[in-house]
Amino acid sequence: MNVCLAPCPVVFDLDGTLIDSAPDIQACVNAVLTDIGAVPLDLNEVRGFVGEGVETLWRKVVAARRLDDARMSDLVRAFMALYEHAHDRTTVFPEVSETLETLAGRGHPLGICTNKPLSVTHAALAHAGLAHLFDCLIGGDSTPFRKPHPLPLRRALERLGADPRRPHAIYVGDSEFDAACAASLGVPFLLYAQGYRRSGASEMVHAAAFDDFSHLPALVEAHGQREGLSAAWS
Ligand SMILES: O=C(O)COP(=O)(O)O
Ligand SMILES: [Mg+2]
Repeated sequence: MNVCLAPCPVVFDLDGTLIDSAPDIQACVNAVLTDIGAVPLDLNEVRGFVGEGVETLWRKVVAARRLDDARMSDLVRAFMALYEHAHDRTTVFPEVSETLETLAGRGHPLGICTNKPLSVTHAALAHAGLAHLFDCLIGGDSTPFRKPHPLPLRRALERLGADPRRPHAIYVGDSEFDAACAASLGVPFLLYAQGYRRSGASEMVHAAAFDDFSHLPALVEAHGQREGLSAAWS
């Protein structure tokens, strides 16, 4: 085992991991759907559609409401105009702020790797009062690929100073897309089990799962010591 000398970078997913943003996403989607006379989505439908970025969210909405595919780009444009300003229904999950402060105080470089567009990510973190805690933000439009492709997480880790040949780091997220991109980089994945995942935890590769953010610092110390190696880094 490779014992680390410096606190390892810890990268976080955003929606369903640090913030419960589904109510705001639902409100924006439903404003657009109502405008065109379509039936609104309930909150569980929205939770099930979040995690692969805005385009995929809308592909799923269009399929669920049997809308014409040709309307996609107009619908996405109308949604984005609302999404950047939609914060009032979003909450930070319990103990998130305190836990991030603890990790930062211990010297862990912190980053975000989300499929949410970068401009919306900036706005959401600022509104949640969390922006100052992160050294690096990677959004769904920051690289040519979105999760589960490993490139966004790889970029975040590089920016936080992880050694590409030896990615000594942790990724914390809520979805199968997060688990998959961590696995392809050989980075231990810590699963927040109260988020928006569709699969059972047992179907996802993870080093540990947790329900309470106050347990995270101990998990980071336990799993951040491990060395991961993967072809994706070579
Ligand atoms: O799907 C999105 O837009 C964002 O989801 P994520 O923060 O869980 O990556
Ligand atoms: Mg998520």
